[in-house]
Amino acid sequence: MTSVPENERKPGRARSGVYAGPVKTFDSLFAELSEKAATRPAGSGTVAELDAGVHAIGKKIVEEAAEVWMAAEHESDEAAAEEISQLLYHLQVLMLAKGMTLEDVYAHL
Ligand SMILES: N=c1c2ncn([C@@H]3O[C@H](COP(=O)(O)OP(=O)(O)OP(=O)(O)O)[C@@H](O)[C@H]3O)c2ncn1[C@@H]1O[C@H](COP(=O)(O)O)[C@@H](O)[C@H]1O
Repeated sequence: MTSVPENERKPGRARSGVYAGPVKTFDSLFAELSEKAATRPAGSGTVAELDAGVHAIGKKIVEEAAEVWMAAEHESDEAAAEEISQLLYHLQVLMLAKGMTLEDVYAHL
């Protein structure tokens, strides 16, 4: 589990309910990751994870889900929120790896 030091947090990261700037939403993150998948910029962790494949992404999701559970039960709300954001990220990468859209998932909500 990696906790980002406060002075390295990106604008928009929530801290005690106060937002430092524009935040990404689930939809805007998916649009950003879709663009990364299409253009494959050098150094993109998303591209590397997509190349690792569904099996590897699935293992990452299980790992992150466990970190969400542990943080929710034993750590701060801030730590839990950070782990949840990472789980959402890896779920989106899996959706991209499977060629799924947001609408494919939203149809089941
Ligand atoms: N939100 C995320 C995000 N959340 C989690 N991660 C990845 O998930 C990892 C977190 O896993 P852990 O906490 O388990 O840390 P770790 O075990 O040290 O990580 P690994 O060794 O497993 O890589 C991070 O190292 C990132 O690689 C994310 N990577 C990217 N994003 C977003 O995706 C965008 C595109 O990213 P790139 O494709 O890298 O440009 C970024 O601008 C971010 O907004």
